[in-house]
Amino acid sequence: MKVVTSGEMREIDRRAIQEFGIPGVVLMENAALRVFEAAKDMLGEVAGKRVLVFAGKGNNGGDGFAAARHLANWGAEVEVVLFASKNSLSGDALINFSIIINMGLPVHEALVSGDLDSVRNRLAGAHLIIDAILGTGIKGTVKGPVRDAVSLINDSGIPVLSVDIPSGISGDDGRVCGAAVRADTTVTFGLPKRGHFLYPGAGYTGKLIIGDIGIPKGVVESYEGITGELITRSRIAGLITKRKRDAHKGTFGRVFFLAGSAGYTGAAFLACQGALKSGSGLVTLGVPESINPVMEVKLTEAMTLPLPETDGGILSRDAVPAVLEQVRASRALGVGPGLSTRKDVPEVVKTLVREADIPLVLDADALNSLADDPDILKSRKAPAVITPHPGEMARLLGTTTAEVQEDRIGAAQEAAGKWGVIAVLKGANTVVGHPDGRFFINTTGNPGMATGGTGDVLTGIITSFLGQGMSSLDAALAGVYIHGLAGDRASLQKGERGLTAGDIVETLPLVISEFEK
Ligand SMILES: NC(=O)C1=CN([C@@H]2O[C@H](COP(=O)(O)OP(=O)(O)OC[C@H]3O[C@@H](n4cnc5c(N)ncnc54)[C@H](O)[C@@H]3O)[C@@H](O)[C@H]2O)[C@@H](O)CC1
Ligand SMILES: [K+]
Repeated sequence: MKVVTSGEMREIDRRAIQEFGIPGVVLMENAALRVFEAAKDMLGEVAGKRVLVFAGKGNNGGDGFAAARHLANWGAEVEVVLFASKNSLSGDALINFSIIINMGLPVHEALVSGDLDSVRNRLAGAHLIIDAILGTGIKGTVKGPVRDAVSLINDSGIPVLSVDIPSGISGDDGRVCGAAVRADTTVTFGLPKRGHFLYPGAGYTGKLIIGDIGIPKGVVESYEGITGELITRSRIAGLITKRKRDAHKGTFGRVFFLAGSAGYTGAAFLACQGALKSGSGLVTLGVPESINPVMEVKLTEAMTLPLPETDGGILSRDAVPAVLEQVRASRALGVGPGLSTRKDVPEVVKTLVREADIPLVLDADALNSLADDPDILKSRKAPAVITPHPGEMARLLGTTTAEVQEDRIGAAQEAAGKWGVIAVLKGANTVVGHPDGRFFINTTGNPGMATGGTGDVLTGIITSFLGQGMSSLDAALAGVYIHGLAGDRASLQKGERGLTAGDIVETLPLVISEFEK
């Protein structure tokens, strides 16, 4: 499913209305019905419930007026607070406003902050607030009575249903434009907007419902240039196929990890386990030789390849020939977890980036090893996936973590485009960038996964999928989706606070098997 900016959604609406001939008021009616259905779910019984609709003068407000009509028809006591003068309404919003006036619904105009005093009293005992003040047409910042209303709504303790997007959130980048409504549920129309998934907006959206408003089939398909997509379950289901009965372990691609150093054996372990539990038939771990005995004990199914080291359990440049030989026998390579960036390691990593001509995942210390010369990624002949967290991405792009977080989509697109790689920018709602400018947003996962080792597991999963023959884009998309889903499942059993990377590893097989057809 596509994810759009406010401008792209406006263009979709325009084409639906002007080029396909569906009247705007029909779209508005459908939008209002989706809002009404969500309101009904939140209220349970509608009859006798008190609902306050906070409406602006644009089409977002128009959706609110029409939803008010449906709620009143079902017996709710509905009042409307209008943040504009009645005379300023026009178009479809005016049509729906006139209907509720004809129905005799009470409307309170809030033109100055003082007008909210009476509204404050009306809130007592209300069962639901519908937030239809500002939608995708927001400009500038929220000020005056709207700003006061936002505080009133957020402090009221009454359940809030936002229409299209919480008022005050930018659909383009999830920014809070001065102040924003905190919704329990948001019903959006046609397609979700970027601001629903980008923080802080994602945190204001609550539960997101994507409502069908009858935009004619073909409007979205024929609209080239929408670069955003949501990673959906159905897309991932199409990538994971059932094993043939005559499969043998070689069928599923030997993968090779270069990971671990003294003190960081856990990272190497988790990457290998992530791959084994994601279906890799044969996993080999290359490690500095002094930690090999530890890895042999920790790992049962994976094989180890002890490699020359400099003192202190750090990989030496003398390891390169053995590593390249193992690369030739493997279908995919994962480099970085726990590797350290000391001594010869950056040189070894750079050599591999240039010379390992199999699909490659670069994580953690491998990325830090490239930070002084990331352009070396351009020289690769086989596909590469990079999996930086925001700090690692900032080092690669030569910027700050704050700047990366302010524009996560832009950062993923920039890295992917610049270096010709699949760029997986980790963090809440991971963004995957493709060199052609497309980006993909993941919504599985939970805050419990912000714990040591989960990134190593992700490297293991993506490397495993590459080894099983997926393209680098598919492996990255399936990897982040399944990784998050396993984290969600594990947190159901263990809670979020105590969740560990090992719990995610243990949950992987069952989660993946759900997808096998
Ligand atoms: N045909 C369509 O285009 C459809 C639009 N729909 C709804 O229409 C919305 C978009 O409608 P509009 O483009 O009219 O825009 P909005 O209704 O989101 O807001 C624009 C109005 O708010 C005012 N405004 C903008 N920024 C403000 C600020 N910072 N403080 C106070 N007032 C501000 C503007 O002057 C304008 O009157 C969508 O979010 C959706 O809810 C739906 O009805 C479905 C169909
Ligand atoms: K809204």
